[in-house]
Amino acid sequence: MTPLLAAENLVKSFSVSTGWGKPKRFYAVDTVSISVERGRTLAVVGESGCGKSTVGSLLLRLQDPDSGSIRLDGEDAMALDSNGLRRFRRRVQVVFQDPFASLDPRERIREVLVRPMLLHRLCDRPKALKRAAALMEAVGLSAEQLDRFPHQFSGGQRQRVAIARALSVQPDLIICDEPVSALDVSVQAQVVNLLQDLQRDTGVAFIFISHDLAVVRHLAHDVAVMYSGRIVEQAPTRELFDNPRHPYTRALLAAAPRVEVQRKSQVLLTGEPPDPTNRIAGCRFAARCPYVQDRCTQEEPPLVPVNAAHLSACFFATTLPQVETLPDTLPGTSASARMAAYRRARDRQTQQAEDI
Ligand SMILES: Nc1ncnc2c1ncn2[C@@H]1O[C@H](COP(=O)(O)OP(=O)(O)OP(=O)(O)O)[C@@H](O)[C@H]1O
Repeated sequence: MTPLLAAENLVKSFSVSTGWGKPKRFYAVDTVSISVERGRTLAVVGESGCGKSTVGSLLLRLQDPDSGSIRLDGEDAMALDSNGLRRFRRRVQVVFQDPFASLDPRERIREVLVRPMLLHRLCDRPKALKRAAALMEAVGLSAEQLDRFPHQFSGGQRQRVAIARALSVQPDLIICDEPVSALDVSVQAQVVNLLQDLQRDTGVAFIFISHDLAVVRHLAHDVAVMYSGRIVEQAPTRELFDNPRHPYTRALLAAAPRVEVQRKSQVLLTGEPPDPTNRIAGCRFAARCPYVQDRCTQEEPPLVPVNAAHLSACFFATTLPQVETLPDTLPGTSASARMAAYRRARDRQTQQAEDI
C-alpha cells in the first residue's frame, strides 16, 4: 500500500560561521527516511537539537532539503507547481507549540478559522462560518467563543483553536510540533485525548514531534527515534517501549521521568552528541554507548529490520541483552574489554573531529 506521506534520504544542512576561516556545513538532518500511513500517528522523538523540527519543516515543504524526496500519496512533492503546492499545503497542516505567536492579536477567532477555508476555496463565507462554529464544538469549545480574540483563551484553549484551524481545510495529515509541551500535565492529557478522538472521527494522520515519551507512548502507533540528525530506531510503539533495540533508545527511555519501564540496569546518557559540522565515520552514538565495539567507530550502522516492523541502526541490535535482565556487558565481552573499546572509540572520534 502506498503510504500517505513518504520521505526518503532527506538531508538538510545549514552554513554556520566559525568566526574565522570558511563557514562550515552543519548537518541538522542527515539521510532521514520516514513515512506515515493514513489514519496513523507516527511520533518522532529525540533530544533537543537532534533535528526533529527540521524534519517537520521539510515534510511541510517550508524548507527545501539539500537532497532527498518527499511523496504525498505517491506524488512527488518536490516537483509541484504553485497550484500543486497549494493543494499540498491544504492536505498537510501543522500545529506548533505556540501557534498564536504567529497570529494577529487583533483578529477574532472567527476569521482565524474562516480564512483558510476561503483561501483554499473550499466553500463560500456563509458555509465557512457554519463550519467554523461546528469546528469549535468539535474541539471542545463553543460557537459563542468565535467572537473572542487570541489573548482571551487559555493555553489549552489556544491549542484547541489551532487544531480547529488545521482541521478546517480537511487535511490528510497534521504535523504536530511539540503541541502540548507548553501545557500543564492535566491539560496535556485533554489535548492528547482530543487528537485521538479527532483521528478516530476524521481519519487524519499525525506526525507527532515530541521529547515527551509518556505522551508519545499514549498517543502514537509508531515511533521513530532521532539522534544527531539520523533515525536510529523505528518500531510500533509498544514494541519500542518493551524491547528497545538501540542503546540510545534505552538511554532515552531510562532518562524519561514519567515512563514506567522497569529496568534492572539502566543505560545512562553521559557526554554530548557529536559536533554535526563533522560527519564522523562510524556510529554517531559510539562515543556515548556502553556497548561500543571497534566496528562501531569504523562503519556507520545502517537502519535495518530487526524483525518485521522494527528497525534499528545498531550492529548489535539482535544481541543486545533483554532490557529486564540487562547485564553490564554484551554477551562474551568482559567489562575491561568494553571500557577499552569505549576509550578507543572516544579517542578516535575526537581525533577525527580534530582532523576535519
Ligand atoms: N536555520 C538554521 N540555521 C542554522 N542552524 C539551524 C537552523 N535551523 C535549525 N538549526 C540547527 O539544527 C539543529 C536541529 O534543530 P531542530 O530545531 O530541528 O532540533 P529539534 O530536535 O527540533 O530540537 P528542539 O527539541 O530543541 O526543538 C539544531 O542544532 C539547530 O540549532
